[in-house]
Amino acid sequence: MTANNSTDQKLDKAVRVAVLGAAGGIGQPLSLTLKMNIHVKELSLYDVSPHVSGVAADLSHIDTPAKVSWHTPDNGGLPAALDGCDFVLVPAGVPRKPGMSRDDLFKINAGICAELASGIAQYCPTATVLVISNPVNSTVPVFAEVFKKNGTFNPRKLFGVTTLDSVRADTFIHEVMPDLNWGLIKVIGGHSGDTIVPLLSTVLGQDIKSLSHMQLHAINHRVQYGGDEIIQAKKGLGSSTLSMAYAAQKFFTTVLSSYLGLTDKNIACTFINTEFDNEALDGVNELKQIVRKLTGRPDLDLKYFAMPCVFGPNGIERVQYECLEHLDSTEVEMVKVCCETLPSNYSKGIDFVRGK
Ligand SMILES: NC(=O)C1=CN([C@@H]2O[C@H](COP(=O)(O)OP(=O)(O)OC[C@H]3O[C@@H](n4cnc5c(N)ncnc54)[C@H](O)[C@@H]3O)[C@@H](O)[C@H]2O)C=CC1
Ligand SMILES: O=C([O-])CC(=O)C(=O)O
Repeated sequence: MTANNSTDQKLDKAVRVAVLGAAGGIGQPLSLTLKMNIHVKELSLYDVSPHVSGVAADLSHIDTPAKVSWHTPDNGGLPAALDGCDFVLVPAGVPRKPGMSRDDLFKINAGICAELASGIAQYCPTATVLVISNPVNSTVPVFAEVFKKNGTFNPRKLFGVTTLDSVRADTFIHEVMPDLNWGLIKVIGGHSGDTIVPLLSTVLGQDIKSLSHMQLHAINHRVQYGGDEIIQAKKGLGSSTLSMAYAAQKFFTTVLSSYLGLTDKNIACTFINTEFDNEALDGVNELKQIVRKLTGRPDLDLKYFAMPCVFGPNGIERVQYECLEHLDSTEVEMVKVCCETLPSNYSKGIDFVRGK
């Protein structure tokens, strides 16, 4: 691969990335996108499945700088996979089959996530961690609690990947409004059914009135339940993998370019821990106050929430709470419904690690 001077400079800034669950439906195409990223100098693929060696061999023939390695519990294990990693992407765990909820995955995936989180805390404690494994509303708290136990938790660097919801919102709105700019729709709350809250009004403004109530409801519903559409179409052979890999690389690129200082003021929605005050995460106090006001629940304990965030070299720089200041009445209702379910989802992850 040839590189001009400015590319050379950027290549000086390159990272080591691990994918945990790299042999899976998401892991494989996601690893492909990472191998294609010139800012990835080392790509470490980990899976409990021995097929990961073949995935690594296949990717290693691609003519990009990233050096690919593979690891299983019998080949170096988590210590070798995670050593020196700047980023860890986690699509490990079981996917849904028709008729299952994301919550049904918790029993198996919580244990997998706890084990992987413990490895990260030990072998790359300062890494930025992107959690894809479902149910995101509960697995992100599993990671956070394990990191807290190990004294390595940093709320600026732990993200639940909810980008697929924004990608879907953008795609579905364009089916009825093809002239809109792309990539602007924010989706907040959580990543499961009616905890998913698309904020269409913030982008559409007055144009929202050109959509009927039924059209708006249909788009919101399709974003909330888009995952089921894929599961049905795949007829028992898994859930979204290709669109998820696309979404994860999109989010990773935003976080990475901020981390490397290649571009500034990068914004993306992600599921974050909101327990700590503004000193840990700027804008988080305002977020909690506004949600409490919107839901009419002054005592609402909001420990996790997906929000648009501004990223910088150290992870999240600021939570964009302002997006909550001008919601329309449909969106306020959706936030209320979200906040009825979300606390039990995140508490499940917290309790799992605390052994309740
Ligand atoms: N955040 C989101 O928007 C989305 C999340 N997902 C979730 O991502 C997860 C993965 O989905 P797929 O790739 O389709 O599943 P998959 O079954 O195709 O792949 C999962 C991989 O994880 C590996 N694995 C299992 N236990 C492991 C462990 N302890 N350590 C390392 N690897 C382990 C498996 O061997 C397998 O290769 C599921 O939980 C799914 O629900 C899926 C789509 C969207
Ligand atoms: O629906 C699922 O289980 C996978 C997922 O999270 C999505 O496609 O949004």
